[in-house]
Amino acid sequence: MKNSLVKAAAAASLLSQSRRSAASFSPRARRTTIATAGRRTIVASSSSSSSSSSRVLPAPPFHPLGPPWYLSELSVGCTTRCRLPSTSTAAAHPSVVDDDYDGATITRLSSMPDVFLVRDAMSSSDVATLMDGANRRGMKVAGIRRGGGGDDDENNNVVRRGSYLTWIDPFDFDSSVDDDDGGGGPSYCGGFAPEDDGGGDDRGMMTTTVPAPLASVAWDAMSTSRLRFSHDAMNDAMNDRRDLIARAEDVQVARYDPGGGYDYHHDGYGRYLTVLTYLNGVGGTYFPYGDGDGDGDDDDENDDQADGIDGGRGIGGEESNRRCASGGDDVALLTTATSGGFVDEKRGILIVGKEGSDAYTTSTNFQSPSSSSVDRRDHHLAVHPKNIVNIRPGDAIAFYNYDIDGARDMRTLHCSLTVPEEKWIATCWFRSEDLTGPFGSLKKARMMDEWIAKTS
Ligand SMILES: O=C(O)CCC(=O)C(=O)O
Ligand SMILES: [Fe+2]
Repeated sequence: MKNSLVKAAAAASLLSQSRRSAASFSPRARRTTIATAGRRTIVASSSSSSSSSSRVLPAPPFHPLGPPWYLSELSVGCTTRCRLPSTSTAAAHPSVVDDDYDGATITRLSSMPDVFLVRDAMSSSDVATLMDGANRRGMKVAGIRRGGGGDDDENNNVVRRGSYLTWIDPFDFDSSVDDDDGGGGPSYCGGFAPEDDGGGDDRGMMTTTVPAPLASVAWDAMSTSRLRFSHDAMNDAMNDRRDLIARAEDVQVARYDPGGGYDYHHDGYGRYLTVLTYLNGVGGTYFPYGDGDGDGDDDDENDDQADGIDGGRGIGGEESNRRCASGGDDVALLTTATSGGFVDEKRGILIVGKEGSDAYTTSTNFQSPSSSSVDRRDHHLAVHPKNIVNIRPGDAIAFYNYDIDGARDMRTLHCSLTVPEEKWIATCWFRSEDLTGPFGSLKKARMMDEWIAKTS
């Protein structure tokens, strides 16, 4: 675990560097370099041949709730990667140096909505720790209901089934899982444990609750935004420890039994960014509006620039978007959008793991009674093979749920198809006070206040 803590800290540190300096994200295997020149974006691409082509794309408008610049300007199918800490960072924080850690890579899967694949987001040790922590904590049945339907009848508006979950809260010291090594302190999810962690009062406080590469996505998203967070003071307090993320909800660990699933939904609740990690390598997440044309592999000829960037398709028009964004029914939008919302022959993005895509050719999407009127819920059956994204344990997807006006972007609708085998995921949501009011849970807010008062 120690090693993964070091890795997590290293990556967190380097990613906070990336926030400060464009140079900290390096071009990678695809050798795509992006630079901004005035209001235009120049994308230079070079492949195996020595020649390179350059072309100019219009700069996307600044989206305070969207991806950071280095991701927003990444074309579908293109990949960037996290870099190791700069020498000065390493010198300042010798404990974060880990020669083995090569960071995560981030590939754009879809442009409208913004969906990314984060490869190797979590080390296998982080994954094991999370699953073990969740098991020891105990998982409860997840029974989310649409429309607050009455009794516990399984058929009453349940949109999630065969699913169990728990939340990992680094601020909840009482329910900390003891480390076998006697180190004390919670160490979930690659959290950064203080070197001198002897179980003192501050153990676990202000720890990173998400593995560093995931944190980086969120961190950069936050750093480029104009969002206000509920705790400006906390921001100040965090200034000296930029490698720590504390603006996320607790991490949710969920397990699906074989046959479990989760109906179409928008993550809502002001969760402008979702980072979902596949812990045991079973996928099944489907985005019916995902417009990608790549499969996440760097070497795919057809993953080349710009397809999907300016597809120009609508999702049922401004009006329906507004209506649903202001509390309408997700499924109603899905129905509306199907009339013109799909890119021909693409039909969304399907995430598949070790279970293989065949597992979903006979599987139907979970169908809750409230959405049975949707006649195209088996769209995943028509997903273009190029839009089937293969994940491995520890890979994550990150998607941005709100549009530029702060309305829910219904194109991020997604579901977990009925899974053929046990599936484990960990999800971290990032919220904006502008969307929700005070950030995170009241309990966390209170504890942050206390921590700030104690340390300032
Ligand atoms: O299990 C999945 O693939 C999706 C989970 C999800 O959408 C959620 O927890 O909000
Ligand atoms: Fe979701």
